[in-house]
Amino acid sequence: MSRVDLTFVRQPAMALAVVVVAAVAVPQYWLFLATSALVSAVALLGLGIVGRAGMNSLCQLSFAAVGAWTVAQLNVWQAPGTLILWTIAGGLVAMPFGILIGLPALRLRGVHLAVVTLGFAAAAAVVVSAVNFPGVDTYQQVLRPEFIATDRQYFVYAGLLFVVLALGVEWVGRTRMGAAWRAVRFSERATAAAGTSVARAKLSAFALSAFAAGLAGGLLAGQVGMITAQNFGVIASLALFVVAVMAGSEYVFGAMFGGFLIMFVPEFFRRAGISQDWANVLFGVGAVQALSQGSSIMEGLARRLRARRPAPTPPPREPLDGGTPPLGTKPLLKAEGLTVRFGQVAALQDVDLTVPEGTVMGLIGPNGAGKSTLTDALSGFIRDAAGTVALDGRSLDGLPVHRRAAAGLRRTFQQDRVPTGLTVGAYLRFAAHRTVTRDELEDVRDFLGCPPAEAHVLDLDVGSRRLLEVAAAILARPKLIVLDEPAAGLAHAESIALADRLIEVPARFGASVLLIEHDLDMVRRACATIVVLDAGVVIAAGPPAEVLAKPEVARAYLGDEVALT
Ligand SMILES: Nc1ncnc2c1ncn2[C@@H]1O[C@H](COP(=O)(O)OP(=O)(O)OP(=O)(O)O)[C@@H](O)[C@H]1O
Repeated sequence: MSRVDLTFVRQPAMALAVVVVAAVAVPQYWLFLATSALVSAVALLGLGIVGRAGMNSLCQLSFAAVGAWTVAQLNVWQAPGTLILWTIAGGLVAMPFGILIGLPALRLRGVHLAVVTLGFAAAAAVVVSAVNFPGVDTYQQVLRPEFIATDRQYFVYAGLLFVVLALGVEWVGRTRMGAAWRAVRFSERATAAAGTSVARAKLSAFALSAFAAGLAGGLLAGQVGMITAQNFGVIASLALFVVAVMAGSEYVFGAMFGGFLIMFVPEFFRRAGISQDWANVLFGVGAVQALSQGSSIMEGLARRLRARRPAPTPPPREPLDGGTPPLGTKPLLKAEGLTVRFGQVAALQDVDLTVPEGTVMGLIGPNGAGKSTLTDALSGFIRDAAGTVALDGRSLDGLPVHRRAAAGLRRTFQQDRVPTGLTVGAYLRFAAHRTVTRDELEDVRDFLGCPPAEAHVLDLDVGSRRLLEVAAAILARPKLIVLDEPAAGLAHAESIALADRLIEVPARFGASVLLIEHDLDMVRRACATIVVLDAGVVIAAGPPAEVLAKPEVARAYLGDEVALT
């Protein structure tokens, strides 16, 4: 029987406990500040979503202003649904703004994206201070329903809203969309190669982040009754970002702790007779410290907890007699006239390649021969490659990477591209890009000797990560898998064991394999036929023993450390 994974409930449940205790224990005097802390925590939770996807947003309070504006307008109209529905509407109205600001993120990264979001924050601040919020001119307070009329009741309401949002964020974090955010942060190329649209992953993160900010704005409108532009200034947005970096708002407790810091540290300074502005200086120092250590406060704590966990020992991967490499039948992949130039370098020159169905075919060649370029051209990473590529009779020309993956062409990478923020099971499910049963997952995991599904990718050795990438490609059930040096990081015996398993892939999983490798023992073991590239040109093709005996192949390798004996 499959077990339901409820680990996503853990942090929101603990947050609920904190809210319940605080609702009873916080004295009346501190309730207003405590509610403000929860409002900031809601906005921080949203920042954590774009943070999960590796992006920076400095305009979170601009989205909050949209939410607050919506609530104020619905209040003026006395729209049905009371403050609670108005707040949700505020979140929804903020979402398209999030997508709009997310659009530059499709091309920009790091500091460039930060500058764009800062520009938006500045522009939004000018707009909201030039035009009054609805109801301000007529002194119309945002009305709260009776059951959340008192400060304590409103605190509980804000706390519950935070917990429900946290539950939603944690749940989405466990879905394919959440895995896509982590994957995009780690490698956009690998995310696309796993069949996931990088654009959709980024835009969904921005949209949900803006939704959370919109909720925070609506919550604030209900708390203070009458909102002004000062609530949404650029400096306040910057402070929120800085605290998110310091506390770690990707974690529910990081968001909660951040909200507490934003509200209570300035208050502490005020009581000590020091300017509250010093709080921002303190936050800045904290963020610099977090960036230089490479982890926020919550990430540091999580690392310490992880360090107590024993690292999973990779299962033994013994060579087994996988039989003879299968010879293919009809053509599956057909590439014709592939040509790629990098300036003066002709990386591929008029390359024709046919991979038959039901086979494991090798692609070898000395360093710089053009093997990775060919993989990139086939999988769609080089959009301006000349020539044509067809898979199973269907043209892939002009299709972006994720569409080629969906059409049945999967690839792996020379460098480790398995996102560290996931468990083995979560990664396999994400990269499979289809619904897989637990049995299917266990079958493929076992077949390749990958660590258990509960193990964290972060705890794995390089060899296990390479195998995990191969397992994910198999689990996707593509027509063709292009493996770019899958044995890099594996011991020789493990490479041979992998070769034994690859031989079984066509019959067992219905996928042909194009194996790019420098380990010629592995190639001889796994492949029925091989193709040799040299200086971007195919110089030989046929059965391994025959091809490797050719003098022109030996010449291509001369000077290279790979021996052909
Ligand atoms: N982005 C790039 N810009 C300029 N030149 C490039 C680029 N990528 C590859 N090249 C050049 O194209 C040629 C083919 O490189 P490629 O990486 O495809 O070879 P390879 O056979 O995969 O080598 P290796 O076995 O070392 O991975 C090389 O001369 C390389 O220097």
